[in-house]
Amino acid sequence: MIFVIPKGRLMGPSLQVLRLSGVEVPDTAGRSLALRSGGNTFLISRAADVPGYVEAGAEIGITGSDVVEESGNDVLVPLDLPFGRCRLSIAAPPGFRGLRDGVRIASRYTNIASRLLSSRRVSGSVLKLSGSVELAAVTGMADAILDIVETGRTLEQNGLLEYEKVMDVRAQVVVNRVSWKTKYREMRALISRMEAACNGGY
Ligand SMILES: Nc1ncnc2c1ncn2[C@@H]1O[C@H](COP(=O)(O)OP(=O)(O)OP(=O)(O)O)[C@@H](O)[C@H]1O
Ligand SMILES: O=P(O)(O)OC[C@H]1O[C@H](OP(=O)(O)OP(=O)(O)O)[C@H](O)[C@@H]1O
Repeated sequence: MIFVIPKGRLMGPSLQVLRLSGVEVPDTAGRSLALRSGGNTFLISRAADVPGYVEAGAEIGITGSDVVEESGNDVLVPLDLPFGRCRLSIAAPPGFRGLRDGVRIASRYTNIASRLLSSRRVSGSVLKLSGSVELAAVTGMADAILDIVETGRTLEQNGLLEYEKVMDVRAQVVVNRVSWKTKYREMRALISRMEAACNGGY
């Protein structure tokens, strides 16, 4: 099977849940990005790229539900996982007057932000950033941001307020549509073991 493992904060818990499901996971300490272990291949990718690799032919991956929603890739999501929990929220300085015509939103999640504006029938602009998104609201480059909030500490330390939660976020298993059909028994069994590993107090 070809697995796609996210780098960054989801990597540790992703490898752990696979290990607890009986998958022999590789040693990821080096710089290699494609590893073999226990007869499987493990691709080490940025979390944001996992759905793309899975749609393109990798068979199973783990990433955040925010990434799945933003990417729009055609993948199946057979299982939610009990880690990577946070939320995607609109935040802004005090005095923000809400999502109204002309609003400027900065985000890594431009597709979700644009859909949010459309669903509210608001015309506004969406500025694409790649990190430290709070800075755009702090400097006034944007009126608000759409970004991940976990503890709320980053917002607090930058004088921003959380105005509205747009979605709850958690890690998810994503699966290639074709593999789900052609390797259904093997994949279904693995998903069941992952589910059991999570329910076993993971
Ligand atoms: N506090 C948090 N901040 C950011 N992401 C979080 C947080 N808590 C959980 N997550 C989840 O972890 C996923 C990956 O986050 P991570 O920071 O590892 O990657 P990233 O922000 O895409 O970084 P990079 O740009 O270096 O790849 C997020 O998409 C989200 O689903
Ligand atoms: O509510 P908190 O617990 O403070 O967490 C939220 C912050 O963490 C993430 O940033 P990250 O550390 O990934 O840095 P980045 O923005 O540069 O990606 C996210 O983009 C927020 O900035």
